Amino acid sequence: MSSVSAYYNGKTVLITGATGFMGKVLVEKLLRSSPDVKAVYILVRPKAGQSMQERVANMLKCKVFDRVREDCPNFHEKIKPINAELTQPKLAISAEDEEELLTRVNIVFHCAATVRFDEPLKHALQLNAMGTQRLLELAQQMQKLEAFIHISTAYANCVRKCIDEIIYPPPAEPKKLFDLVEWLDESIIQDITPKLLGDWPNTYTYTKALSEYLIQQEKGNLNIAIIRPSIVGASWHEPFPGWIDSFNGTSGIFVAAGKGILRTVIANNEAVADMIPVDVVINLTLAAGWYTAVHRPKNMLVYNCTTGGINPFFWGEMEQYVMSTFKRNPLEQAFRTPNAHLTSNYLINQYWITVSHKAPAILYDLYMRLTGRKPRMMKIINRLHKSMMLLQYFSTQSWDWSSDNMNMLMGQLNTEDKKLYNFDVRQLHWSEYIESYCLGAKKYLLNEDMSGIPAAKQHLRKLRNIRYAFNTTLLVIIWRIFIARSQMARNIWYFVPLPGGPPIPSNQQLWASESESSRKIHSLQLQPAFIVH
Ligand SMILES: CCCCCCCCCCCCCCCC(=O)SCCNC(=O)CCNC(=O)[C@H](O)C(C)(C)COP(=O)(O)OP(=O)(O)OC[C@H]1O[C@@H](n2cnc3c(N)ncnc32)[C@H](O)[C@@H]1OP(=O)(O)O
Ligand SMILES: NC(=O)C1=CN([C@@H]2O[C@H](COP(=O)(O)OP(=O)(O)OC[C@H]3O[C@@H](n4cnc5c(N)ncnc54)[C@H](OP(=O)(O)O)[C@@H]3O)[C@@H](O)[C@H]2O)C=CC1
Repeated sequence: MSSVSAYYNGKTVLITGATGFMGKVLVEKLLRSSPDVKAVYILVRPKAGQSMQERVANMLKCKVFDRVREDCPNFHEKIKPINAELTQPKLAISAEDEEELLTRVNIVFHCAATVRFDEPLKHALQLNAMGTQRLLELAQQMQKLEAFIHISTAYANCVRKCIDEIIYPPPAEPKKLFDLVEWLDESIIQDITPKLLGDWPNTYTYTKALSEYLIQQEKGNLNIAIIRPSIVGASWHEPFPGWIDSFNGTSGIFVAAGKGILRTVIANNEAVADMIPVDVVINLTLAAGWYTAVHRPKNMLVYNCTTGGINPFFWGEMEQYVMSTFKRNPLEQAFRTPNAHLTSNYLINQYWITVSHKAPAILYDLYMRLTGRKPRMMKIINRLHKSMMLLQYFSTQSWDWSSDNMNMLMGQLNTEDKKLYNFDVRQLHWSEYIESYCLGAKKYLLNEDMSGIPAAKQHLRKLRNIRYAFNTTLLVIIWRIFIARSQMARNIWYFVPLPGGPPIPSNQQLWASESESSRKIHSLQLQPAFIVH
């Protein structure tokens, strides 16, 4: 008998960030593995002209719920949306809704956050740190609360190389910062942000570090656990292999490489690519919720949810697997044939950016203009460069995370739970996983049908022929310019034993080529066979 799924049956759960990538997988797994869960409250804000109800209705249509829809057709009845905005005082929850939450909720999963690396500090603080503090205040008043699970990131303490499952001192005193951003002008905050961040690479990891510390300071008597996933990738098995609906982390990079737009990436081939499938994170999160509520550990447990120390995988291997998958299963309407390479050399990267990113984009945009269409490739390339700049901090270094608590938790699960909530990443076969991830990106992120693969392959053949024709023409043009100006080039050409090319000259001929008259004769002889006049 599964203890974890039995625990959630009959319980009332509150989830923040349920409309996000990980939140949806959490809601799905919870409803599918514990069909008798009493209610799942989700905090949702209205967004982009859609009301909270419309957003939830759209969310439930999402493919990720297909499996639970089949198993429990009425699963949506368990979901209770609550209008909320985490950056507002009291989370902007109505008094009536608040009362309902305070009297019913048994477990809180806090997933909501801004994960943007370039988020202005004020907003990142308001959401990731102050939002967490407000949710904690609400949780303190919940009468039946058994556990509060906070999703952090393995990179919250990325200024350290070895990261244990403990809370480290924060980069700054959170409350002082809150005061500061409250009265300082937005533009001044922007100006002093680099100083405040110090060694932290972005506002995301900085505010996540602050929120971990805040939780430790203000947890009171609450039973809390913190989950720290590394780079969350597509699902390994559940609800479908390769399920993904976010361009964040590595997914956008895979797509850009598969489309042939991204050709060069700053990364260290030998650095650990610490990726973790989303279903593994969610299984660990649910198991940690159960353990925290039932076993009530004396100290707050932090779970580093990473793969590097257990089943390491490297950026160099990732490049190979991604490229090999997209060559065998191309994306539709690729810009060029997929051919991305990693380099840790800044100058080499700049060279390839110029030759393989910017030059083709300029030519393509010129072609679009000439054919009366809107140029767009340079815009895409600039956006890609911006995101690569922000990601390279993570692709050029390795970190060591201890995973004792993850191992301890695995040891606490019974045999059935070990299967139902599998987070044993030793079983992860990276080449298979990356293939399924890339195919998942094709299917679920880009909505491409697998039946379109023959046409996509045909398109790649067309691109290859265009490339051959373009390269040949370019060679001929360069050669003509060179030949016309350089005696040395003509002499070198003389030694190229091309079939049907000029005969290898004798020494006499070479000496003779010094004279003006023979130079003319040679330049006629030297025309490569393939130049069409
Ligand atoms: C061969 C391969 C080897 C791989 C070799 C190394 C890879 C090396 C990876 C390291 C990975 C570390 C990961 C750290 C570990 C965490 O903690 S992971 C979670 C952390 N968060 C993130 O990854 C978020 C990073 N993203 C951002 O900060 C912002 O999206 C960016 C990159 C600054 C771009 O901002 P922006 O230009 O304002 O664009 P934004 O509005 O965000 O997006 C516009 C559109 O482009 C899409 N998009 C966003 N990003 C991308 C993207 N990268 N590509 C394509 N589309 C994208 C969006 O979905 C959006 O679509 P719509 O909604 O408009 O339909
Ligand atoms: N993805 C990754 O690789 C990693 C993620 N994590 C952590 O996991 C958690 C989930 O990440 P992920 O699912 O990828 O992120 P997403 O960006 O996909 O989802 C973020 C969620 O937070 C909600 N949210 C954002 N702002 C507010 C707000 N002001 N009020 C209420 N809700 C809000 C979003 O709602 P809305 O739909 O309204 O925008 C969305 O549901 C985060 O805490 C993140 O730090 C940790 C490590 C890696």
